[in-house]
Amino acid sequence: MKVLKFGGTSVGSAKNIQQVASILSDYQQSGQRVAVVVSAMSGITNKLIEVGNRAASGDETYKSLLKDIEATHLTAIRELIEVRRQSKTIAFVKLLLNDLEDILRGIFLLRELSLRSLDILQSFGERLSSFIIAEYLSQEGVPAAQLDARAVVRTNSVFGGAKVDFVTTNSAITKYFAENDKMQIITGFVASSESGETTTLGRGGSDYSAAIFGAALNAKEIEIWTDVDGVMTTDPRVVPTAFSLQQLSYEEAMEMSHFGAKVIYPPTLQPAIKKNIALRIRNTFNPSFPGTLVTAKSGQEDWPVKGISSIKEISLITLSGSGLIGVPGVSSRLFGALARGGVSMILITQASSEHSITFAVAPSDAVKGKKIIEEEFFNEMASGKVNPVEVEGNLSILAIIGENMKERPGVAAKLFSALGKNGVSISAIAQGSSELNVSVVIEQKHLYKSLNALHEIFFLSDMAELNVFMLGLGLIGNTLLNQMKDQAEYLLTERNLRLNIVGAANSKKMIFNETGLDISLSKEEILAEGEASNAELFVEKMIEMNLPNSVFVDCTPGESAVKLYENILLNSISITTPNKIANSGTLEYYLKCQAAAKRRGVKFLYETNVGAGLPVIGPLQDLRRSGDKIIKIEGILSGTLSYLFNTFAAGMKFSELVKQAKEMGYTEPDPRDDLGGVDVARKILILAREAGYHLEPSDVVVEPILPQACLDAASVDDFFVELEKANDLFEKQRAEAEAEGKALRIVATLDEEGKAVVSLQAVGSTHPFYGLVGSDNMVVFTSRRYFSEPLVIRGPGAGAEVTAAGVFAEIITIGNFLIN
Ligand SMILES: NC(=O)c1ccc[n+]([C@@H]2O[C@H](COP(=O)([O-])OP(=O)(O)OC[C@H]3O[C@@H](n4cnc5c(N)ncnc54)[C@H](O)[C@@H]3O)[C@@H](O)[C@H]2O)c1
Ligand SMILES: N[C@@H](CCO)C(=O)O
Ligand code: NA
Repeated sequence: MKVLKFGGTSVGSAKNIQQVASILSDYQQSGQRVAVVVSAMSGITNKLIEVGNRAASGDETYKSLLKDIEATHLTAIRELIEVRRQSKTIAFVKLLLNDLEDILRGIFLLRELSLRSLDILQSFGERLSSFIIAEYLSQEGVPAAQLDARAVVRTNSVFGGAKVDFVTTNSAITKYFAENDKMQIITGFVASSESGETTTLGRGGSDYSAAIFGAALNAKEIEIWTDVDGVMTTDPRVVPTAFSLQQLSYEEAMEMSHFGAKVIYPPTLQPAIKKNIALRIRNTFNPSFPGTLVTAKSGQEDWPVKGISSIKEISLITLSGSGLIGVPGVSSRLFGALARGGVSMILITQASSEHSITFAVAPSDAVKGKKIIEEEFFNEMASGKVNPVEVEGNLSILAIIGENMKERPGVAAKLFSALGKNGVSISAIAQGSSELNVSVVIEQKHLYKSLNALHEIFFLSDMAELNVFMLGLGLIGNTLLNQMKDQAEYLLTERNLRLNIVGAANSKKMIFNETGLDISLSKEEILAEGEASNAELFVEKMIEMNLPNSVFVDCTPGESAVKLYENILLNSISITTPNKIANSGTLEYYLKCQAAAKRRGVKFLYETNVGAGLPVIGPLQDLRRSGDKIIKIEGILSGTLSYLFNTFAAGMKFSELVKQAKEMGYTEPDPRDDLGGVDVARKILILAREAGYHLEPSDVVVEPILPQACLDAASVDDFFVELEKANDLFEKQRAEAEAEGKALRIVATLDEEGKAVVSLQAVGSTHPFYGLVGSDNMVVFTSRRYFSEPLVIRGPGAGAEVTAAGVFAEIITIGNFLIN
């Protein structure tokens, strides 16, 4: 024997009842005996309470509400029952409804609605639904009969939540089922007292009925049929990747339901749990889903965490002071007073110093709770032994639940590290020694992000998702986008990493999509539906979205986004950028960004600031971290200048070469940044800072390379006009160097005194800089360890592909950091 229970939604309309009937018909055909407990049609119980309240307050509109209740049932009958059988069914229902009307008239005349009358009123919901379902089943060839549970379930006379007399009830049920072999469609929730009065079983009543029948009948299993696919790992409305659990234990189910997973309410299932009867949560609207099995065992041993639950709104109350230390009875007084005042505590923590006790309550209890404590500890507060009560609001509780975390190290560490990396600070922690649940209190605004991050860490270990915000879709940004497009499939299948571009913008338009933009489109198509953009708006929106595992990628030139880095980092969003401005602006801002990243434990990466994709900054940081001391840095740090002077030969026009370099993607958006030495100055400044020298931009000496007129030109086009006039000058310098067997190079140096200089030098044929080709950069580190033979890094130091690839690599680095 199995007991099946169908909730209100499952029997909420003719169509749904047909669905239920088809499930029951399958059972009948399989020859398996089932007893079926049903709820009232959805919404009916509330309407019955409302109609009673209206009648009791003398509100005549109770009559129209009654008509409404009647119509719901009659409509269902007309849709379900064949015309020739309708009159019998309707006649029965009309009789019931007439009774209901009489009772309501009584309530209306007496202006009184007792708990006893309320129980009678409510019983009509299940009495009507069970009758209609039984009739429909019989018509469809499934021999079925209504069982009004008042005939067998005996309770005391506490109306509104009566206590079951199990001895009488169990024998009545077994007797009844021994004598009736049709499929019984049982009214959930209702029962009767010894004197035959109608009673109800309180909250979760139909589940309770199912448990009572299941226990009495020694059922093999109780199936709770609802409208979702069983118990899920977490709330699917908050975490779209939530999925259904195969199995969990009674205790786990209890913990989950306590924290708001509303599928079952285990306290009502106690009679069945006591007898170790398996529960299975199934979906009426998806019968092929095999259900979530709930038994004494947790199952799925390799899952330390089975679910993540939360309570969205709570307040924390803290009682503290020296008067609490080592004084027995303080907590008893505290909890006693709160209990007397009807304030329920959701979570409690006390550190072993005993200096403070913190507990969580529903926000609606916060003010009351504070007042109760102030009264209870009035004397201690007056004498200063106890501090004023602290109340904090806008908080949430989040809990990981699972029996298998018992004695398994590292589970809590995972919880805390995931929250930490996402910039979520924890206000309070509680874990019972049963190790079934670790609860943390966090700011409410981080709940969404936290649930998603934790779900990923605990349930999608083979799949991680990185949320990428891309500002700037010019040469570098667009190249990066294309690289990500090409690589997306590989990352997903081979590295289990999904790159979600959740925001993208250029200087005109920006667009956001929490589930990820379609990057198979061109950037124009991606931005087509976008709104007006600027860096501030973009960052504001990004922070507001507060997504887990977020990365900000700044591929803009200039300062507008750079100003926002500190705030971005302080909001726990990691950054990778080829933009050099933040690190080569004021020392104060450079240090601020470094500090913000450190403080929040997020990444601020900018390897492409020097040498584009070449590893320069990383190795330099490694040298310093491992205790080496940098003595000297020499470098060809401009891809553009390298290209120009490597290619410049007799008969060429210098200005034409600059145009080529621009076309090849080597130059800055304004090539004067390269030719004027500004770009190289920025790079040597960044290297100097990474080497430990606190330099300001003005400390870098740049020997002039370009004539003043070029620098003064109003636009990039005007600049090229001026540059043409300087062609002869460059040719003269080149020819002079060539005559001496030398080549021109713009060299940046940092010496041991921390002096940084950028200058045009003619280097001889034995010098390492002499033989460079193309856009090659070369950086030479002389350090204590690399002393007689310096460390040399050489390779293409500019260009869209190599730069974008460097940024891409950093995105993956950040992903690995966040997700593991
Ligand atoms: N070219 C290289 O080899 C190289 C190497 C290393 C670093 N970089 C750096 O890469 C960055 C990007 O260079 P690029 O050549 O792609 O520039 P670009 O001019 O081609 O593109 C810049 C993009 O940023 C957008 N933008 C500018 N200001 C914006 C704002 N305030 N808000 C939103 N979007 C804005 C523009 O619309 C455009 O989409 C620069 O900081 C540059 O120094 C380039
Ligand atoms: N414009 C830069 C790009 C690389 O930072 C260069 O030419 O080196
Ligand atoms: Na680099």
